[in-house]
Amino acid sequence: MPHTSAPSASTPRLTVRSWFVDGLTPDAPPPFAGNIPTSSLDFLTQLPTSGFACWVRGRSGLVGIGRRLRLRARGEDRFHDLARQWDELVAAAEVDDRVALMGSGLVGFSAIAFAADSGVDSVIDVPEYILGRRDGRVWLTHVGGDEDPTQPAAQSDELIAGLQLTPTPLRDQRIVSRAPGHVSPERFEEIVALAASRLRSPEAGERKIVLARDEVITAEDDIDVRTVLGRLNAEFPSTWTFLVAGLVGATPELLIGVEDGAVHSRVLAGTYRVQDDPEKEVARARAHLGGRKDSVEHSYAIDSLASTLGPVTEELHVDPEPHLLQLANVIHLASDAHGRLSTRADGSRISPFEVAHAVHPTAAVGGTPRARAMDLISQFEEMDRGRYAGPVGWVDGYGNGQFGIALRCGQLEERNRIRLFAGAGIMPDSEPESERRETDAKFAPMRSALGVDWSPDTSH
Ligand SMILES: C=C(O[C@@H]1C=C(C(=O)O)C=C[C@H]1O)C(=O)O
Repeated sequence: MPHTSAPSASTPRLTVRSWFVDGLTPDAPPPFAGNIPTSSLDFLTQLPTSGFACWVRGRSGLVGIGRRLRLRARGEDRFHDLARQWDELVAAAEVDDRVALMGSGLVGFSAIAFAADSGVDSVIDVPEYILGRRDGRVWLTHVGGDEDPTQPAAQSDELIAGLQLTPTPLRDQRIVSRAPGHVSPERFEEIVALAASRLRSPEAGERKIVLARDEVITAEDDIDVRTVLGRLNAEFPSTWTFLVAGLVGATPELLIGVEDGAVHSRVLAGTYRVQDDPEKEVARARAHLGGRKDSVEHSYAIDSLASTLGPVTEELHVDPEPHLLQLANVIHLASDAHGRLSTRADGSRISPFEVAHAVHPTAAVGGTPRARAMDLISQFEEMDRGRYAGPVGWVDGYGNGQFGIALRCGQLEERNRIRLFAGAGIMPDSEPESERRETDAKFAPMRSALGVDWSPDTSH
């Protein structure tokens, strides 16, 4: 559906300025005085302990500081509603972008609920400041509100000074409890058994469904998300580390990236649990993932991606064979897809929200066929997934954006409490205990980044 970009009377007129900060003079305010923090840890210590957003992979990405505004949507139309509100905001903004890279100018961080009937808002957060880093260049964006007409004239140094970054050491929280959430491990095994037997029944119309469970980690005092992000970034360098509206994690799966008209996606399905050392277990993982269950499961994910990306892309190319994606805790079957964003007959561009909407939920987090799997999830899973397994990422004002699938993550519910989520693809021959162990392996990154003292059960 094409979006009109005419701003409504209530749309704020943001004043946006982006400029490179990697060549600043020594008299610029810290931390930009000629030496940008060079390590991610160095930079994390500059951030406030809360009130920021992040989308970082390795040394590149975007960090938002403060919040200028939040756009919200719910229900079936949440993707369209967010896209419309975003387009209006972009159309009304006054932008002075001296950087002109993907992710410069106006940027919003977004996290979208998995299910249309979720009681949780889908959001776009627009920060006051955005720090970007890409291809070795570093830039800063300031987003001023329409209440402050003096902003356009402000000097870069004044804007930077307004950031008021005061380094505080990263803290470690003391974890006091790890408790089952709405779906306990025992209940998870029961619903996996029920789902698998349903998939085996001759009249079943579904071939695969993804079921998840949750657990609640409570700390003695505030959780320092900077520490969590720093550990995830260091331990899982190939993942996208994110923090949007309290949803924090490190996903290995890119739902869609739209960059300069190019669309790409990384789909995962099929999981081997690492017992000790992923390097030494590659051959075993290859043998395990070459089995029928995982290769069929993977082919469902590819088919669903190709058929849903098809209508919004041209020249779509999907890897002919999956490759192994090796992480510290699991090894996945992975396939990459590339294409070009289609152009509409009326010349308007397709927004990253629409591309995300087209492919969400993939068979990797929903199932096959999609609509029936979603019905079964709401029937079997006794919880609201919230933003877990939904799209999480960023968009800019030029039609670029990246959305990962929010996996290996948790939602902060209180300053000292976080709900973690993990799921697994259920096939007719799934074994409940093995699927439960797979979810434990998928909880592991967040548990260890939070400092939960817990040794995983590594037996297969
Ligand atoms: C559902 C999750 O992971 C998904 C399910 C996978 C599987 O079943 O093999 C693999 C990767 C993800 O697409 C999760 O991490 O919570």
